[in-house]
Amino acid sequence: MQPIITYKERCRTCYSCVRTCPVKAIKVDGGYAEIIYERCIGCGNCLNCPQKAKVVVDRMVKTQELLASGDPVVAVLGCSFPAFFHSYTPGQLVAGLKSLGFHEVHEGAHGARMIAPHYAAEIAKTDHTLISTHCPAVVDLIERHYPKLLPNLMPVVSPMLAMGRFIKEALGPQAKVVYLSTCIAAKFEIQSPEVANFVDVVLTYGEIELFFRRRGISPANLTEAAFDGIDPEQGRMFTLSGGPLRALDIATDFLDTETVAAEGESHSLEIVRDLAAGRINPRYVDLRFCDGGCVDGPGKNRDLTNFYKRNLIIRYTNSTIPYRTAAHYRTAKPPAQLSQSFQDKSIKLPAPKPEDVRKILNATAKFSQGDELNCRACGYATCREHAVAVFQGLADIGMCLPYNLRKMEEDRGILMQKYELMSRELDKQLGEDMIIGDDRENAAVVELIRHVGPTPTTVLIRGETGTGKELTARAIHRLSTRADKPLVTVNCTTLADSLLESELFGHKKGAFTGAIADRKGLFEAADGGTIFLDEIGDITPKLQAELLRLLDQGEVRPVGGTSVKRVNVRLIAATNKDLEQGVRDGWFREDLYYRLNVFSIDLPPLRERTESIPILSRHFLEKARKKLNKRLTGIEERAVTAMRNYRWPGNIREMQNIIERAAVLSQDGVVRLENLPSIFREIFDERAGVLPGVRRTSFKAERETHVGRLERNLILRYLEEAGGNVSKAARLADVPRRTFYRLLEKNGIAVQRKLEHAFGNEQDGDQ
Ligand SMILES: Nc1ncnc2c1ncn2[C@@H]1O[C@H](COP(=O)(O)OP(=O)(O)OP(=O)(O)O)[C@@H](O)[C@H]1O
Repeated sequence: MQPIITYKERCRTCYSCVRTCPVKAIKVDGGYAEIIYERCIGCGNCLNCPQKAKVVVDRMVKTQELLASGDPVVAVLGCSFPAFFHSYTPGQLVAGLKSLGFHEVHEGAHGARMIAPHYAAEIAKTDHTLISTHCPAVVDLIERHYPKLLPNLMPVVSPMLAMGRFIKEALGPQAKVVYLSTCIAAKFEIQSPEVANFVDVVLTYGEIELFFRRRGISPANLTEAAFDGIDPEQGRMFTLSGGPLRALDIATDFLDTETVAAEGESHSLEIVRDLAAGRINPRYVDLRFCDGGCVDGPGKNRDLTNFYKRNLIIRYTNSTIPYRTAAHYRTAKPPAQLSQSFQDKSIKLPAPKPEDVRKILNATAKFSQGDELNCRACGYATCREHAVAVFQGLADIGMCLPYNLRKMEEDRGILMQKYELMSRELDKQLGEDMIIGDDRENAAVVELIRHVGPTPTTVLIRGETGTGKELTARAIHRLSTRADKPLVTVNCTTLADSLLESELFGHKKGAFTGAIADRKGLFEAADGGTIFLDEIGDITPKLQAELLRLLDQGEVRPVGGTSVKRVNVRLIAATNKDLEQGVRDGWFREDLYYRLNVFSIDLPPLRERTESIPILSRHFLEKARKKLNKRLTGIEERAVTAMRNYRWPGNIREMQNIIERAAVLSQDGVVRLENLPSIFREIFDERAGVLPGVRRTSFKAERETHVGRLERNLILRYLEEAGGNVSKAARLADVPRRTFYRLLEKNGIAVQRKLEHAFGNEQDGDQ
């Protein structure tokens, strides 16, 4: 198993690992970010995952198995250990490790002492740059990403491997070596068989602490024990900045350009790039990939600063450290074989051509330099880097946040439109599209529909909200010669202006950010049939001009396009706005007004056709019966009387909703006065002359009743004058819209529009 794994279910694709991985060894695929081990250098940056989706695989079980095997198991403490285990003495740490079952405890710094002469010899005999190989992340960086520098790697093993060889040569191959360190890259290093033969397990200091806790061992309470290996002396400096040079006996001074010693990701990468480019040419380069060197590796102690850790190590090197070097080491020589060769492990990723990158950028709506925000939300420094990664199979197009946000907004508009169409379709199915009414006005409207239906004439339907404008449009289409062709309905207020234009006329690829392909508009979709533009009074002047062109020439021009397309569409428009006033005030084009107002049908408000209330109420009860699947037998006469005396600001839609609500409340299958909102009861009582009873109460109560009624009638009058539009009514009444809504609520007046069902709901959709 690899030393770092990803818990897929925890990965929330925040791309923090993509952002921090210095060698782009993270691949985003199938909704989670995984490590590409062939590219990984084991630096452990991805372990800073905010969701803890990347974790180090626990090697404690393996260690426990070794300890239980009966073979001698030796713990080797990496040079940085004093900066981690600082709350007890080194001797107590040794005692703790022995309590866990380790046979011997060594300092890994002795490994640095052992390789020092080999470093010196190589530098003396080589005339090209040599790069240190004690940091496994640096070795991996060169083997996997800069193979050109392979001849420059110091052909000497790491201190860890030197220790492994030394211990196994002294104790025999049955001995096991467990190396303790802050280094995650070392866990990767022992995956190569060459190293695995000599170091069996690498544990982080954190894992050892956990081990102590699980076994109930508290080293601070133990009596000190002595180290078993060989005192490394100067080797202890190895972990500090500049320390390796001293530990490896390499003489240098600050102004020396022959020797370069650096630590940290950015310095290491810069130096390696400079070397690969031939910009610098020192004799020896000492690199450690982690900031602060080995004291600050991924398994570091997070509570302490680097300076403090440095002090701890210097204090440690200057202290007396208990040693009782075991007999078998006193005469032991460093292993004869401390050389190592390195391999080219790089994998070539395909290089995209400029047109490949452009294509990918276009797919995320980036058509010009200005569209490339380089926001880094995807984890890549630039949009181009992301596009290259997409080409190489490392990244997903869906990682681009600004593109996703725009797309979501666009999808939301389209979904709203679809939702509206579906809900109309449902209405149609339940109501069978019948125009109900036995009043004179209704008969006149039906007559007009019969006449205009079969012609190609443009029709303008006018009427307050909920009076049946869309129902009328459908009836006209049904009677036309186009009945077998589509009727496309567009609610001009649902979509944002820019979207509406592209919805209606279509757009060309690249016309605006988000236009990733050519798209047909609704006029083209309605070709041969009818388009119904509801709320035509709400469209912008620009759209009015386009519409006028279309009506005059029968051609649509997609947004961003230069050529036009001929379409054969019949237009039906509807509005509850006063277009004549619009022409006078300048917000509606006069020429368009005349093009639309060829044949106008005015739908009367329900309060002017109260004779139809009984038949309409029976019709809506039947609809409710089908929809609710409930036994409903009729409507009580008292309820019908009250409804005939109500003002119906929301017109027929309001009535339909009120009856459906009453049908839900009905307990015996009959819709009764009590099932209607309370206002109907008041209206009924008033008509039935119940007021004398009220008069028998106090003056205050009677006054409230009268004032209340007066207030209610006033509100209804304003609403009526405003054609059911609440904002307009509030303006007429000269009260803030919010106050007007409160008054509506207080007086139980329901103003309802499409998609709103709850009686007394204070929305009316107009803003
Ligand atoms: N004469 C009628 N007979 C039967 N049902 C009707 C009648 N008039 C309207 N309706 C019903 O009332 C509801 C509202 O009608 P419609 O959507 O056509 O009104 P509208 O005037 O287009 O409303 P808006 O101005 O809010 O868009 C629909 O369910 C419709 O079926």
